[in-house]
Amino acid sequence: MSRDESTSGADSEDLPAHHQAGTEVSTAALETLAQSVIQGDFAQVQRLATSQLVSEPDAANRTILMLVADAPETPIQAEKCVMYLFELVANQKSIIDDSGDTAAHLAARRDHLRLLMLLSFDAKWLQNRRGATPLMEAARTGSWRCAKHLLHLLRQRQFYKPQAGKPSNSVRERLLGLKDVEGRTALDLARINGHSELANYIKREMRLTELAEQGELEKLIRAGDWTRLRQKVTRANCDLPDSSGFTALIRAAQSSNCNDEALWEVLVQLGDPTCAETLSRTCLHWSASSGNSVAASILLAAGASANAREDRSKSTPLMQAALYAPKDTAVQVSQILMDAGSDWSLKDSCSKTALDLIRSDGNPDLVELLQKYKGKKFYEEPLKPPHEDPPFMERWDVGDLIGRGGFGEVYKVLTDKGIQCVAKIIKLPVGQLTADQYAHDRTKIDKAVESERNLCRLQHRNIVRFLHIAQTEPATIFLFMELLEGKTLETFINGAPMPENKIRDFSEQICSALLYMHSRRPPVIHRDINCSNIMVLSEGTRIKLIDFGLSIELKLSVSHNLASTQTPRGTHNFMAPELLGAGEADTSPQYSRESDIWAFGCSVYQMATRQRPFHSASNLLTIAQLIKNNGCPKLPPGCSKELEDFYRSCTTHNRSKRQSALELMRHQFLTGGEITRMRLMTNRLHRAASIS
Ligand SMILES: Nc1ncnc2c1ncn2[C@@H]1O[C@H](COP(=O)(O)OP(=O)(O)OP(=O)(O)O)[C@@H](O)[C@H]1O
Repeated sequence: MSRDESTSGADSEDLPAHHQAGTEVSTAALETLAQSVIQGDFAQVQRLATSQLVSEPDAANRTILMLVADAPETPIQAEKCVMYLFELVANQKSIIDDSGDTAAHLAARRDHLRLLMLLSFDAKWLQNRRGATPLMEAARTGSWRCAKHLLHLLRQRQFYKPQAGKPSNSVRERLLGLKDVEGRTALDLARINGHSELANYIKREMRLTELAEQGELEKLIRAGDWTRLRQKVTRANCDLPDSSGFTALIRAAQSSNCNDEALWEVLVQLGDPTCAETLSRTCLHWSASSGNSVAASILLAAGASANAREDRSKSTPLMQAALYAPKDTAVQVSQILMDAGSDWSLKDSCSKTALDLIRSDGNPDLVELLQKYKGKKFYEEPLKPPHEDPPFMERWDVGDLIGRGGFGEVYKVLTDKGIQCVAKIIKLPVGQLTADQYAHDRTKIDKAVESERNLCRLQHRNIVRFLHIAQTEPATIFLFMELLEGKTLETFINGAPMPENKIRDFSEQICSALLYMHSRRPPVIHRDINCSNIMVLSEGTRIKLIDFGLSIELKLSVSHNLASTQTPRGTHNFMAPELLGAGEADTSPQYSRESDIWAFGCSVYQMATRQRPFHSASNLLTIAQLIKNNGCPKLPPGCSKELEDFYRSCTTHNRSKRQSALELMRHQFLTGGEITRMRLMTNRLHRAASIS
């Protein structure tokens, strides 16, 4: 397609263009560079990126941005990597690939918010060969995050001038009304493809007459009622703007007290972490102003840009922290922004950097933090990588045995970096295999290890920190983890009966970890949730998930060859009905988010009864039969109706009707109901007693 043939929704000079023959770059070099960006490895990007690699497409007309856009997810550090690409080649053309898509189309289709967020406004409204804009792509594929981001961009003051409650702006109307070659708008595409909730959302944005009154959510935020806020917030109401564009999400970010991590995880799942009010100050600007570092780090992880700029003043979140954050939190929130790649050298419309903006009576610690960067060039400075180096340089000493599992043993380890941690040593039984079988399995083992490396990227307070995976021999794998002091939930439960508020607390923590894992792209599935894979830390209040099903995956990679070994599985009593019986017709069990939720429900049962479900069943077949006939066993009398319903919601037989971690986080058992009220009353009584 020539430049003249292309269509553009936005009034852009940068229309899509096929690249000219003779400028091809090496596909391999481009892919290696793209991988470094996708992994957020800034040092590697600096080494590899050249202006030719950044400006020219490969033989399939794919540019570096397209390759990155097509990845499902990137870490926070990818922002500085992408900004560096923009720095190398200022005016990157919106080249189209062989299918006629720009990077924005690919990102919208993949729901890759971080990349889409960083592209220019014009690049976000171009039409591809089929006449589709990125919004249409997001509507067609049900990509909520990107759809919301694109729709919310049109709430900026330049597009959105509400007159008697009605927004009026011809550019806005034109962009939302664009049609593809078959005459379908984004709204039509959402409808046709069965995304009716998204279609309603688009329709509402087209009218945007339904401004939020100082409604229920704002009242809850003002009252600091985070539990009820979590219960009441929905995908439809959390980004509803008032006449100045303030949404519940922005109001929550404005509040320094709104620092409940579990709540923020829910908020960023439902809402748009890039949303801005009409003056283009984003949620992140506001969390920086209020010094709310919990909100800032969760917003950044979800796709907010550390370098988003306010339209007129050009203020960044770091400048907002420098200007307004309270003294006791300013350094922390600024450090979070800097670690996420916030450019300290950016200047506002009055040519002032964040450091210049600190008032003379301002925070000396913040001055000290920013002074360190004074005169330093942003792109010449390293960025903390998303995952740490291995905990050792060359060797480690294996200490005491802590536990033993099916294929693995867990030891305390002291490394030559002086780090005390834990190594789970998994030795796969490949001794009995023929040479052919061994060669076949070796490839599968290597693949399984490779695919599990992303465990080391997980960072959540209720998940053990995985430090490194080393394959010392083809069938010997060392999984390094932080050392946890405590006992398994299984042992904890055996020690004493658990009151319902304890079950609630632990369930909330497990559910929060599941929400975090399940909403990663691609989702991380635990595959072996049960009470012996949940550690209760020594103080008895915090739990962490351990032993992700790496060993299950590894066992699966060798088991088909081992006639004597039964197909390896997670703990049978916790296996979802759809997994029982899988493997019979030479198929591997398909672990899924839903099978994790079932297993979580079984852990809830064990917390409530101190017994595993189906504890008297002697084999898998009996368990499958029992589930088929009666479903999961009932909870004993005396449990609250909220707990019963919560447990039932996790153990719904039909996998597609089972609740997700997000829905469970908003369930009455975790957010309201009898026990929570009792807990709140007890807390109040305790507080009253301590005051008197
Ligand atoms: N990071 C850790 N810190 C402290 N103790 C740990 C840690 N990880 C595991 N353990 C201990 O080691 C025991 C066995 O570990 P793990 O849960 O990995 O094995 P398993 O589930 O029994 O085995 P497998 O999954 O290989 O069948 C645990 O029950 C726990 O007590």
